[in-house]
This record gives sequence, C-alpha cells and structure tokens, in this order.
Amino acid sequence: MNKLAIDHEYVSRRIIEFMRREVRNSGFEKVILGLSGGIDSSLVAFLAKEAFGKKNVHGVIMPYRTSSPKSEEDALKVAEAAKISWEKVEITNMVDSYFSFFPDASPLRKGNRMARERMCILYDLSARDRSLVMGTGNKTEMYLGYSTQYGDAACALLPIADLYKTQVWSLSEYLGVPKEVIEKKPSADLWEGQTDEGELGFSYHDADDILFELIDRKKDRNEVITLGFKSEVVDSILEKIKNSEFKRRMPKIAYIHDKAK
Ligand SMILES: Nc1ncnc2c1ncn2[C@@H]1O[C@H](COP(=O)(O)OP(=O)(O)OC[C@H]2O[C@@H]([n+]3cccc(C(=O)O)c3)[C@H](O)[C@@H]2O)[C@@H](O)[C@H]1O
Ligand SMILES: Nc1ncnc2c1ncn2[C@@H]1O[C@H](COP(=O)(O)OP(=O)(O)OP(=O)(O)O)[C@@H](O)[C@H]1O
Ligand SMILES: [Mg+2]
Repeated sequence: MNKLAIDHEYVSRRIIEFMRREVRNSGFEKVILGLSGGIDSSLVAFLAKEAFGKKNVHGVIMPYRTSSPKSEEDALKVAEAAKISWEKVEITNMVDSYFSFFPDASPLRKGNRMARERMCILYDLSARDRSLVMGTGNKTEMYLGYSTQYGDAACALLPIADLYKTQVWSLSEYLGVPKEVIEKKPSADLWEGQTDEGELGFSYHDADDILFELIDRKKDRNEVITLGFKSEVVDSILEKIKNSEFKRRMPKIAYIHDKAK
C-alpha cells in the first residue's frame, strides 16, 4: 500500500469541520483566498465551498504582467467549477512602481514582492468583506520553507498544511477539481518558466517520500538513505528544513518582565 494514501472522505470531513469551527469561533462567516489556477488554492477553494457555501467564499485573481495567461484561465475555470464569486486585481502597477526605484532587483526579490503585494490585497479585501484570509500552504512547502514569509504564507488558517503535495493531488481529484489543474506542473509563477520542482531540484514525489520518513517516521539521515533515497536529495531537504525554521515560528519577543513570559 502507498504509505501516503489517505482516506479522502475522512480527511475532507476533518478539514471542513476545522474550517467551520475556526472561522465561526473567530466571529466570521466568510472567507477569501488568492486564486492562482494552481492546485493548492483550487483545493482550498473547493473545501471552503463545502464548508461555508458558495456565497461565502471569494476568490481573488491577481496576475502580474509576466504571469502565465494559462494561470488566469485556470483560476477562472476553478471559480466557475466551484461556483464561488471572484474578482481580478492586477498587481503590475504596484509592483512595477516599487521596482522603478530598484531596476536591477533580482527575480527572487521581484517574486517575493509580488507574493507580498497579493497578501496586502487579500488583507484589504478581507476588511472590506468581513472575511478571513485562507492560507493555501501544504505540508511539503511548509517543511521546505517554499513560500514567501508574510507573502503567500500570511493567513488566518492553514486548512491543507497537514497534507503533503502528493496528497493534495489525490484529494483534489476526489473533490472534482478540474483535471487540467491537477495535471499541470506546480509553479509559483513568480518569473517566466519557473516550476517548483525545477527550483527545488527534486520532484514532489521524492520530497514527500523523504519528508514522510524524516518527519512522520522520525528516521534520521542515514536511515533514510539506507531506504534507497539519493544522499544529495536527502541532504538538500534537510538543509531546507533547517534554513526555513524561522518561517514556521512567530518572531521571538525580548521579554523584559518575568511575569510576561
Ligand atoms: N533565521 C532567520 N530568522 C528570521 N528571518 C530570517 C532568517 N533568515 C532569513 N530571514 C528573513 O527572511 C527573508 C527570506 O525569506 P523570504 O522573504 O520568504 O524569501 P526566500 O525564502 O528567500 O524566497 C522565497 C522562496 O519561496 C518560493 N516561493 C515564494 C512564493 C510563493 C511560492 C509558491 O510556491 O507559490 C514559492 C520562491 O520561489 C523562493 O524560492 C530574508 O530576506 C530575511 O529578511
Ligand atoms: N496570480 C495569482 N492570483 C491570485 N493568487 C495567487 C496568484 N499567484 C499566487 N497566488 C496565491 O499564492 C498561493 C501560493 O502559490 P502556490 O504556487 O504555492 O500555490 P498554487 O498556485 O495554488 O498551487 P501550485 O503550487 O500547484 O502552483 C496560491 O495558492 C494563491 O493563493
Ligand atoms: Mg502556483
């Protein structure tokens, strides 16, 4: 049996219950999320629709001028399939205006600025609509630190962060997310031609298998390599986990008064 196999009915029920409970306990009824046309935001949109009903889920499509037109097409397809409301807010002017001060900025700086611009828009629209921002991070991205801190990682809740990427694919299939969204290569779409697997240097299938052994089965480096995984990939994953620890924590407070500890 595939060790990462999940009970789709059980997992989706747990996530839907979690979303309802947490959103309502916070005094909200509606949620908002960035719809990229990728699989993570599509799955969260489908789960949110089940949790809150189509009238209470709003998707925001936020292309930059270099974003792939296919991403926008897919995002629309997802909004239509889930029957949720959506709007489009172009981020080109805001991002380009900032980088007019720094014309030589690297693609990474530009990409992170785009992710943070989208966060600003989602938080602003959440105030307009009295809704909560849904995060779309999955377990693989969370452990690898593959997100922009205070950008796409900023949110009120993380409904799919206990699912590895390969589990996101299988749950999406179960919930009826459009096939072309499931089948395309994951991409942050922050610069032309970017793919997650190209930038990370290994496949999500390998990453998930290795992370499962390291995290869930608590195996150490050598034990994982003995299972047949390439040492370079295991080491790269271990390094990414270590270097991104700060993204999984709140900033440390310099406590002055003992009572505040
Ligand atoms: N130890 C530490 N403690 C506290 N803060 C620390 C730190 N080390 C760096 N930092 C801070 O963090 C910054 C670096 O982190 P960050 O700004 O997040 O940026 P960074 O991790 O350098 O880059 C983000 C990565 O995530 C990928 N990404 C981003 C957005 C979306 C997606 C996607 O899949 O859609 C993927 C992107 O392609 C890139 O590989 C540093 O500039 C520094 O300010
Ligand atoms: N063009 C965009 N419009 C709206 N939201 C976006 C856009 N690009 C990225 N986002 C937001 O940033 C999140 C992180 O992007 P990421 O690429 O990790 O996820 P995804 O696109 O949903 O799935 P995949 O990883 O398979 O591409 C998205 O889930 C989405 O909420
Ligand atoms: Mg994407």
